[in-house]
Amino acid sequence: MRHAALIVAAGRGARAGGPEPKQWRQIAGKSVARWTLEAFSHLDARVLVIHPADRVKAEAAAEGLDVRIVAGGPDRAASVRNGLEALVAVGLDTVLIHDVARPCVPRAVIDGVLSALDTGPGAAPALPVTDALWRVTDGTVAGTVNRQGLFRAQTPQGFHFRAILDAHMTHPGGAADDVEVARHAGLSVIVTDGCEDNLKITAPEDFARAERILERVHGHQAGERV
Ligand SMILES: Nc1ccn([C@@H]2O[C@H](COP(=O)(O)OP(=O)(O)OP(=O)(O)O)[C@@H](O)[C@H]2O)c(=O)n1
Ligand SMILES: C[C@](O)(CO)[C@H](O)COP(=O)(O)O
Repeated sequence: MRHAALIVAAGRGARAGGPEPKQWRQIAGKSVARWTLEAFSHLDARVLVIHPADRVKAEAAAEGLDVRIVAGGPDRAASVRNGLEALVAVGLDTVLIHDVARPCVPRAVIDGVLSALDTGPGAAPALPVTDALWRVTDGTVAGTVNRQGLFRAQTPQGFHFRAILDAHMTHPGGAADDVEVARHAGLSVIVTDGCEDNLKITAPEDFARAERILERVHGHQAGERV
């Protein structure tokens, strides 16, 4: 079986702020994108989907790794589609679609998705909602939402390659994630174990949390050149 990672990295990181998009920020001695690419270095192929303005930074992040770099689109789904089209010639069985903004993804989460793809066309990690859920209007609780059966989706979201390619080609666009695209095409998606370490760097405070996780797991001191 041939597996590839499709890393979506064409966003601008507006919510994270800072002088550059979050995926190029250095944490624990490497860029966010470098950590993410290295998490998938054991797969057969990798594609990094970037904003065209970021090519120099992307090439630096991919240095020494076998990574295809392609231009993204106006939203996440369009970027995924561009990445899938770039992988058609590779001859893949599966593809794992992952946010570059999740650099702490544990190997066990990746392996769980790969294993589940032996039994179905789609698999994705998630964590059950464990807090009460409110609907809020103007800063006031306007209602409560039953959390039963609700999960917090993570990535990588994995699929049989041809199935997700066809699903994206027939989807109208704008999906929040690839499970939404897959289900629109009638594909079943197995839920695998997520991990609290697999956070998506979204807000400014997420960088420090991600750095602590990376230092704990990889043993680097912050800022150490590696
Ligand atoms: N046109 C886009 C928009 C987003 N993404 C990617 O989709 C992932 C999840 O999106 P998000 O966390 O929202 O990243 P940004 O869009 O960069 O963040 P923001 O919404 O704060 O600008 C990120 O890895 C981001 O790079 C992408 O590849 N192409
Ligand atoms: C794909 C995702 O990470 C699953 O939780 C999430 O939908 C990305 O959301 P964002 O607003 O594009 O960061």
